[in-house]
Amino acid sequence: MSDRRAPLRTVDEHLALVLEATAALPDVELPLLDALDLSCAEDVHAPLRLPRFDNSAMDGYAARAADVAGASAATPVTLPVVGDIGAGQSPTPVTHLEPGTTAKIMTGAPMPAGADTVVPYEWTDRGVAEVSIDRPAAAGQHVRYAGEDVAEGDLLVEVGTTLGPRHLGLLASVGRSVVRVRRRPRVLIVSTGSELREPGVALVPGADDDAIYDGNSYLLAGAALRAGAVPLRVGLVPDRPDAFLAALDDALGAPDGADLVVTSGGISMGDYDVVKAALTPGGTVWFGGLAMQPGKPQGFGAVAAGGRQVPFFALPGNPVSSYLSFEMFVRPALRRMMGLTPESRPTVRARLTHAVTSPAGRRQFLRGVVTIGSDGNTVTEVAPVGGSGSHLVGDLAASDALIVVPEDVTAVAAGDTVTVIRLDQD
Ligand SMILES: Nc1nc2c(c(=O)[nH]1)N[C@H]1C(S)=C(S)[C@@H](COP(=O)(O)OP(=O)(O)OC[C@H]3O[C@@H](n4cnc5c(N)ncnc54)[C@H](O)[C@@H]3O)O[C@H]1N2
Ligand code: MOO
Repeated sequence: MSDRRAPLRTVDEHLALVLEATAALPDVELPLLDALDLSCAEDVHAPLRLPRFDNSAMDGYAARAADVAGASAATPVTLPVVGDIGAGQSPTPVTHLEPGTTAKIMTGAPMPAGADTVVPYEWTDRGVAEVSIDRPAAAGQHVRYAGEDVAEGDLLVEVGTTLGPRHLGLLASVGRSVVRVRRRPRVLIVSTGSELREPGVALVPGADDDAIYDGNSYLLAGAALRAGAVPLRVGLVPDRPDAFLAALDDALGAPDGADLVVTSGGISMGDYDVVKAALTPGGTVWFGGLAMQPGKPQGFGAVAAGGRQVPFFALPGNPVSSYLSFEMFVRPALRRMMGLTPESRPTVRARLTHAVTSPAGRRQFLRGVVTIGSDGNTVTEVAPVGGSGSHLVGDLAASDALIVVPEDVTAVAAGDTVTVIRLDQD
């Protein structure tokens, strides 16, 4: 039993303890597309230069600048066309250009030695055997030089870079098909409560009169996916410690078992608080209260799984409490496991539209909806949605932000400026 007189742990203290107990997962090699949004775990150096060879930036004629220096509309220069160079024609049909000649060349095709400029089609009569050029072309014009973008050995992507589409494009451009990254954590999600039923299953009059659908595991699994993790939903677990421990053993014993466990429900002061009852004897999970509303009851620690210690989050059952606890503690932990910075949600200051109150000594997270200014970007106002009740899932879904009321504030007036955490944005 937790001591009800024990002082509440602050949100910041709890987060610090959670992050201290969480480490980056080992790195793995993945195909490029599977590495999108993951943290790179190697310094990637260019195995080749880009462009690989001098090539043309235009469809036209490879020429020597000196040969066309005197060209004008009134006195065009006419030169023989000795060949036709397309991209990807190996072996290249013209590798050397004699003075006084030209070769047709397409965008991306290799420049023949001796040529130092490209005359675009638009400056010519597009001749086939010989071409008439009506303007001078400077040396280097429309030539893309080998290595001007990336030199061999250049550092392309540094350890810790979050790989986006542009990084994947660069890695592929130097011939890489795989890259070492911090992999996505597998998150076991367990909903506890004998009252719970699977969505999609009809409620039976009589037997299910006090039943409710399991919203939490979808809420938490969705949040885990959004955080970049792989959620593994375990079926509903009734309020029996033996059933809970058996379900946990089963899931954690599986090959490719979880890297982190999240349960919801069963941790408060009730007579059937299954998670607390099952794990308190082991002593590896702390149960207590946080100076936070919603989300006061919490459990955090580790459980053994196949010789490993897996971080364990016992979140409160009320849906809003569960979600907020995920946002505040589980998401940062998952990000750390993925080698990302734990904090990611943009926090802004905005004008509160309506007065709110908050319990003394607790950091309150109210749900809100932001108004975006005429620049399409700046948050100007935030309006509270619904009340502070942690069962209000309708209001939770309607919100797009959290309004933070600090521990030492019990009332905020309409028009005051508050801190706002924007949800669904990284
Ligand atoms: N005497 C006290 N009672 C309670 C306290 C307290 O300090 N003293 N704290 C309250 C607070 S705050 C919260 S939060 C809850 C947390 O309780 P539990 O974590 O033990 O959660 P449960 O009792 O199992 O469930 C609470 C509530 O949430 C519903 N629930 C649970 N799981 C789901 C789910 N998967 N999907 C949808 N809804 C779920 C459940 O039916 C209950 O209504 O304790 C307060 N009580
Ligand atoms: O803290 Mo409970 O999480 O307020 O509903």
